Amino acid sequence: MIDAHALALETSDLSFSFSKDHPVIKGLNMRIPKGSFYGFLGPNGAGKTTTIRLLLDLLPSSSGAVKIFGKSYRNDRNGILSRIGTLIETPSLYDHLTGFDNLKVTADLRCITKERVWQVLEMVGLATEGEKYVHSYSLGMKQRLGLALALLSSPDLLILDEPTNGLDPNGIIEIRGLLRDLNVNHRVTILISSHLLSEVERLVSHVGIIGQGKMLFQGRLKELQQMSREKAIIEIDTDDNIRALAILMEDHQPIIKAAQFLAIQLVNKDHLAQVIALLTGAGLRVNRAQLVERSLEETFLSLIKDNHL
Ligand SMILES: Nc1ncnc2c1ncn2[C@@H]1O[C@H](COP(=O)(O)OP(=O)(O)OP(=O)(O)O)[C@@H](O)[C@H]1O
Repeated sequence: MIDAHALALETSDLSFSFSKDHPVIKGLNMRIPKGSFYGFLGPNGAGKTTTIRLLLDLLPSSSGAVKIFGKSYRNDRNGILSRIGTLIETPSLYDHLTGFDNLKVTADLRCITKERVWQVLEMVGLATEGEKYVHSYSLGMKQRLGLALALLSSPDLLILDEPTNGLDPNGIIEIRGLLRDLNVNHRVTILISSHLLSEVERLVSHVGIIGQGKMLFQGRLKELQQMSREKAIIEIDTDDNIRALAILMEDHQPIIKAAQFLAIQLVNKDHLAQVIALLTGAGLRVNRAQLVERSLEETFLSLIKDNHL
């Protein structure tokens, strides 16, 4: 149980419908610890963008509550928004202005200094490109400028909706490096949404997996990794698989596949050795016996698939 004071963001039974009787977000309880890097994952249409819009008070929630740094929008909307930086898909930029001037427009509105504008340009690696017009920027540079915009007011919480969408591998690596630095060295709590676990796996400390508007898993990445390990299988091949299958069935082993080789659900850490001993004890020769762990991506996909059944 995480102490509520240690949470940057918390929702309680958050629900939302665009039209009557068609809920899109169904009783979401999000817990994002301060200082964490939270991957908000789910397939297309799962409800990530809608949730993010609810978190930013851009939609009226059907029911439930959002608390950011312990406060609700009803009591302290400006206070909350002043602590959040956002990047929702592609940033809105003025193509006919320079990178610097794009930031300056917002900086002037919020009484932020010119020095801070250069500072954030430096942070996102655009200081030397700051005087160039945005229409000459690559997609990756525009995305980094969008991030600079989100960072202008030194937010404590960054909310990013699929920020690497459409970027090439280099652009993705750049954004990843930048976000890791913000999280680790500048202590910014980050929520990043993605439909690909592999895209955020090396960044995040926590994950929330959403499917059809419901939270399917939430916790530390380590817990999801542990779940993957527990779903490991034993693959075994002997000189007589038909007999091996009969022996395993008689022993009530959890067999999940019997084809060119046999596959058994791993139940504990000694299981592999026990199965080998059982078969060799019955006079069979074990040609191959190995543990095959489920990849994290497979665990993610099976969580989503199970929810669709
Ligand atoms: N303005 C809208 N009016 C009606 N339905 C909508 C609207 N916006 C989204 N939806 C529906 O709400 C559901 C959730 O959509 P949402 O965009 O939040 O999903 P998502 O997880 O962000 O998907 P993606 O990864 O494709 O952006 C989908 O079924 C979508 O069709």
